[in-house]
Amino acid sequence: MDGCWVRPWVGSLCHYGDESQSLIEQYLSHYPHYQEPNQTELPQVELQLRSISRRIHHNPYLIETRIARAELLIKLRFPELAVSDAHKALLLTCRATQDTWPGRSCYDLYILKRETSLLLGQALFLARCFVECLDLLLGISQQNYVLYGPKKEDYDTLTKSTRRALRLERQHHWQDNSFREAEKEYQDELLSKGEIKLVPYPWIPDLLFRRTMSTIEDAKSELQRLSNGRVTIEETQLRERLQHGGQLTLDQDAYGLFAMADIAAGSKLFVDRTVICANSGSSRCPACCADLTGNRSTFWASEELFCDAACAGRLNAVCQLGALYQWSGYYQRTHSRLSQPPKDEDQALFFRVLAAVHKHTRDHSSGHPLESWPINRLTAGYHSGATRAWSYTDDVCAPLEVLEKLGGDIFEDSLSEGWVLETISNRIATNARGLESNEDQIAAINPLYSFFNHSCRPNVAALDDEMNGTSSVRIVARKDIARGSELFISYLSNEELRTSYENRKQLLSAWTGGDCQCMRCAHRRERPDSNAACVQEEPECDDSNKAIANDSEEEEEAVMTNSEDSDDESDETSMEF
Ligand SMILES: C[S@@+](CC[C@H](N)C(=O)[O-])C[C@H]1O[C@@H](n2cnc3c(N)ncnc32)[C@H](O)[C@@H]1O
Repeated sequence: MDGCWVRPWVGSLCHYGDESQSLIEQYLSHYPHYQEPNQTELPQVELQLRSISRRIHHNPYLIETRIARAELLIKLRFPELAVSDAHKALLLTCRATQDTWPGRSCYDLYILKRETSLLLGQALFLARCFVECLDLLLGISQQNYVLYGPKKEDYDTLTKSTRRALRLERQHHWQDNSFREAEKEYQDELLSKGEIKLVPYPWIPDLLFRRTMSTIEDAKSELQRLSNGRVTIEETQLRERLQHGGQLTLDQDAYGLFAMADIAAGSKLFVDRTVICANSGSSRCPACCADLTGNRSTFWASEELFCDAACAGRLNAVCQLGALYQWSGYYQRTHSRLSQPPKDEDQALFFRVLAAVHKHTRDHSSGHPLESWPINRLTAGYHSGATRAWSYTDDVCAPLEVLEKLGGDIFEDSLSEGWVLETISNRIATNARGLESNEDQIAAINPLYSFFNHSCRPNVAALDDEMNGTSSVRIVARKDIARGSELFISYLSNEELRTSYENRKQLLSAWTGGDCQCMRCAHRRERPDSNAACVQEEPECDDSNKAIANDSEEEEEAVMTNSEDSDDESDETSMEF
């Protein structure tokens, strides 16, 4: 965070213009030091942030500087990062109280703990984590230290505002029908998550924001080798449209896959191996995602089952993660509700990627975590307006606990910095492949496949390839493809592709944050009237794959038979090599 401020500043606070939003704004107006800086004040605040970050870098265990930075991050409207600093400050006070640090009186620590807890509550309130904020405040009110003293009024105001915001949120969900038919459990889940906007943090240096040329060259040669010189990586043809639609910052890279030769419908182009995966069941190798049920010989390494020693070696750090499922440690003693195994495959995948990055940075001490494999291959994927469900438990406490378990120093290591963890999480969300197998939900990283862009009229299909024992993804041409054309998969299922433009736009918003920039959707935007009955008028897309939920083997046949649809003319222009 102590680098130059390289891109325009945008906070990650979500603005809805709804009632709970005005409640948030009203709350903030009570605190002049949280007043959002205007453009003239911004350079000064930026300087302050850099100077505090440098002090944290020199002494990462100082509670006061963490508090100061959390306050500044609230002012700059990055509540998720303020939560991260306030959480670390609270951990330090708790640990200091237990160890009775030399030179610190108990009274000092008592004051700091009170201040830090309030700050954490405020940041959670801003990130719309109302349930977690109330939990925290209730937990604190059971301890005597908040019942008296100058901050009591602040605690009361925050508690009142949070209760009101939660009530409004509940009402809102009933009104917009998201609660109508939902099970109680789902309602609680919806209410328990906050939300943040995906933004490129302004201090991320270009070197970490864009992928380096050598990373792209490595991916390119791997792809050319796997596809026998038929596929390569170049800047995507969507780039201009993405920039025009405000979905790409000027300095962001955006690549795609291109045909280097004419390709006949039905040809297999390449197979991309899964490198890290996580699944809701327990029958798959964490490295290559091979199905381990049946008679295959397997290999145990530190409580994790791999298909063989090579896979265990490749994902060495993950071996230590077996222990994660036992979740002992600091939080088990203090906050029992945080002592859970990973909730789902997405969270488990995040932990495994963290383990791989942790190992990489430990082994190559010179590099930054965002430069390490496999994160360095994945696009940052920031889209104007895209938001992500976010919680204190899943996005701050759990990953930090994982890193401590792996032997990291969560105060000192750059991997534990809030903005670094958020950036990694964002990259996984944009690039992970999701699939279903025998009712198991699987989330996987396939570093070549993740270069594919989406089209609502895709020209290639991505099929789950279990043939050689691993869960790789096999790329097959759905139609004749001319040399130089960009290759597009579909991030939607066959059924979803057949739905209306509006529905597709909504389904795709998690990736695009706005308009889908494929030709089919661009055409629909240009001629909205001619396409009123767009479901009928849009070309048939019976045989597409689902990028994130993968195709089954049965669909493969459909891909081949439908690949010569008359309306399947290539949807993007081709380029020359
Ligand atoms: C898995 S990545 C695709 C590869 C990426 N272009 C790269 O440079 O690595 C997914 C991201 O690409 C962009 N993208 C892909 N297809 C798109 C489309 N049809 N419309 C808008 N954005 C798209 C979005 O930013 C999305 O989050």
